[in-house]
Amino acid sequence: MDDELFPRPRAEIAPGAVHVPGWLDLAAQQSLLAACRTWARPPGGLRTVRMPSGGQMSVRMVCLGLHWYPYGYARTVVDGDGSPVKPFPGRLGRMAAQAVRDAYGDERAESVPAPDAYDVALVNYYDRGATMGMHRDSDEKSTAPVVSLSLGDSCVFRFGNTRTRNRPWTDVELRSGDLFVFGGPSRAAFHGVPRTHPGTGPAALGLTGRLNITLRVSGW
Ligand SMILES: O=C(O)CCC(=O)C(=O)O
Ligand SMILES: [Fe+2]
Repeated sequence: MDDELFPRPRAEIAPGAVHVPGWLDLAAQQSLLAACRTWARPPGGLRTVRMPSGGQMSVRMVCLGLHWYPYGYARTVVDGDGSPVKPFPGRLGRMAAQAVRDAYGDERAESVPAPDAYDVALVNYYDRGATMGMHRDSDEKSTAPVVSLSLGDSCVFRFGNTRTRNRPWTDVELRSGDLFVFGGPSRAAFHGVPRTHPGTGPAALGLTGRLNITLRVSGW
């Protein structure tokens, strides 16, 4: 943010895992939030995800492009109202490619997928108390970097290792407007959100809770 006394630097948390604080300015966050509100509406809107184990995720989710369910992708909301999944907007694909370019810099330009390669968005809504356990994003058939954008309340984003869901890990604070990209050797790293900080989002955004949007290349 412009008014930050000590600007937060871009940081490579692990090889291929890069945090870019403040990547989206307030206007871009507002525009993305307005779009999320539209996507969240039925049919095929925000839903509670039930796990095969019988539990349910505390985040609520809506998908664009392809519908993610535990554990795979489908063209309709197979575990919800059955409607077709909403289209993946081209502008999100262009944002994703730009995000990877900005995170990786020119020296890794060859690892930036084409803007039309990105075809899936998972939009997660964290109400007060919602968390996400340590997991890998492993249902994609592509190894292209995952692009994560955060809006609203800040959170603890736990970025672990590729072998186990346990330590070593690094806790990163993700705030509204932050970008996090994980690809290359970190594409299959375990990660999760052990907590959010309710009430910490920018007042001018007008969002209660936290939204996270991951942009992915499905390879499906
Ligand atoms: O909310 C976040 O920052 C992470 C979301 C995530 O890991 C996922 O959607 O797979
Ligand atoms: Fe994930």
